Amino acid sequence: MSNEQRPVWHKRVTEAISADELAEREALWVPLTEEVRELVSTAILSEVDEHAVALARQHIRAAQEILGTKVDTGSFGMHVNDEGLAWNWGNAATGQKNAVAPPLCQVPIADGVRYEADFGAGYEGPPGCLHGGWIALILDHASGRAAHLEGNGPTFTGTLTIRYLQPTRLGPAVAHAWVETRTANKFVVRCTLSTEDGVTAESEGVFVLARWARKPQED
Ligand SMILES: CCCCCCCC/C=C\CCCCCCCC(=O)SCCNC(=O)CCNC(=O)[C@H](O)C(C)(C)COP(=O)(O)OP(=O)(O)OC[C@H]1O[C@@H](n2cnc3c(N)ncnc32)[C@H](O)[C@@H]1OP(=O)(O)O
Repeated sequence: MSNEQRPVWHKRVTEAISADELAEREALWVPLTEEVRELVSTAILSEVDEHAVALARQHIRAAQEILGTKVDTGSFGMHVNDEGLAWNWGNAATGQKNAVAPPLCQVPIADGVRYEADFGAGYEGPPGCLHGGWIALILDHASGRAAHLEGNGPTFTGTLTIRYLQPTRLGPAVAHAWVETRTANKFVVRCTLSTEDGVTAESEGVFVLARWARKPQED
């Protein structure tokens, strides 16, 4: 239980669904997300003629109509079941249903959090390199995840300071985040982003377990 009411913007949907059914649902939607992500990349790089573009648009509109016959409104939010499972598949960094999210893959490690990804054409900023905004998102998310795991609750980015050390070439990259110091509700987290060129960006962030999400004894 938290000290205060959840804020009004905190969309929470309770569903009667078992863990097995949820896994089946995930297996249904993740391939669609991957295909939409691939579509974005292919559209950027495609050099087909005007007839092919027109035909592709017809197919995309048809898919849009099919998916649009039954939709929720607003955002995906946080879905929960009564077994304590929670899934936020719309999340802009790692959402299973969000093709805008980069293809981050979390790899278990002993010291903090590690994400791996292969960044393609859809993430370009400087020609051939990863956009600085995406770099910020990755550092932010990996750091927030490290704080979340250690603090066992939703931590918000209070302050994030990034040093862009050298251009991050598109292709494989690894983020590593770890909690450096903590108090009951505040975590100082460091994170690096590396490619085959070495560390390309590093950050230090303060992540805060929001007042409304704290357990009463932690206040
Ligand atoms: C929501 C639930 C979601 C559930 C998710 C579950 C699944 C998880 C899955 C995967 C992990 C997710 C990983 C996500 C990673 C991405 C995170 C983001 O991008 S978050 C979006 C951007 N950030 C905001 O929008 C914050 C907006 N600001 C606020 O909401 C508040 O200002 C907040 C929470 C930051 C602080 O408010 P207060 O009222 O709770 O904090 P007070 O009690 O005043 O302070 C506590 C301590 O923190 C320091 N503090 C407060 N604000 C600070 C700040 N901005 N910077 C540095 N320190 C700050 C204070 O000085 C105090 O420190 P002293 O304990 O005295 O040492």
